[in-house]
Amino acid sequence: MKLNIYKDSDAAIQSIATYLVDLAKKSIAEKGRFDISLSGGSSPKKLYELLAKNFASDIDWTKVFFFFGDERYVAHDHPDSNYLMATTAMAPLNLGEAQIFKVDTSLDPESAALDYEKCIKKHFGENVAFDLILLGLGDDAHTASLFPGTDILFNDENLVKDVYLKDKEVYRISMTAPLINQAKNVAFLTFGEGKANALQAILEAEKDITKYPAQLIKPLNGEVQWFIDEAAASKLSN
Ligand SMILES: O=C1O[C@H](COP(=O)(O)O)[C@@H](O)[C@H](O)[C@H]1O
Repeated sequence: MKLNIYKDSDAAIQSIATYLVDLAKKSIAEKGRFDISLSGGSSPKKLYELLAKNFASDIDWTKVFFFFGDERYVAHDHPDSNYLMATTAMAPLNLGEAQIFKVDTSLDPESAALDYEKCIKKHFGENVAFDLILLGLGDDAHTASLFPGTDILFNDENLVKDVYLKDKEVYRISMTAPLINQAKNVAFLTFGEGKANALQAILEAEKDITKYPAQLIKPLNGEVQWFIDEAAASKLSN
């Protein structure tokens, strides 16, 4: 695990963009493509915009394949859609339809999860290992849509599963921890004072995955890097 702490979120985003592009170059050179899973929520939008603005000519973007670690169970043109956020932010890259694997939210939640799992398996074949999975961290210590107290935390049968969030009264579709843990690289983006307690718990509290789901993320053969700002790091002990 590597902890990268920056003065502010802009510096962290600049650094993760370079890290991502370097991984993409390496992966394209080695296997001809780069398979990445995007995170949703509030933190990554600026990263996607920066990639489109400053890194458009650094790699061959036609060789990059995008998936989503989780998706809101809403239509693709709904303001809460992670797909809409990411594709709008990266529009200047002119990505092809076939490069972006979206969750089919026209299906019922369970079928949408099964369908996405099938789609991932078809893309990868035997060895389902993303080159990079980007993740965020919620102030309640969730990551992807692995929320505290939900059944999906204990699911080791599916790669993707639907999850109902009782307090929000919504469904989401999420990669499960076993799938995320098959990744070659996992990078968390975590900014702001509001995330400081959650980050401290994930990295320093005793293991309690029901309470702190992001503690589940420990790739079997991959590396985890955190890109955080000083505000998010403010409660860490050292
Ligand atoms: O990994 C993820 O984390 C976020 C929490 O991040 P935030 O930036 O919105 O606080 C989560 O909700 C998101 O969907 C997910 O991909």
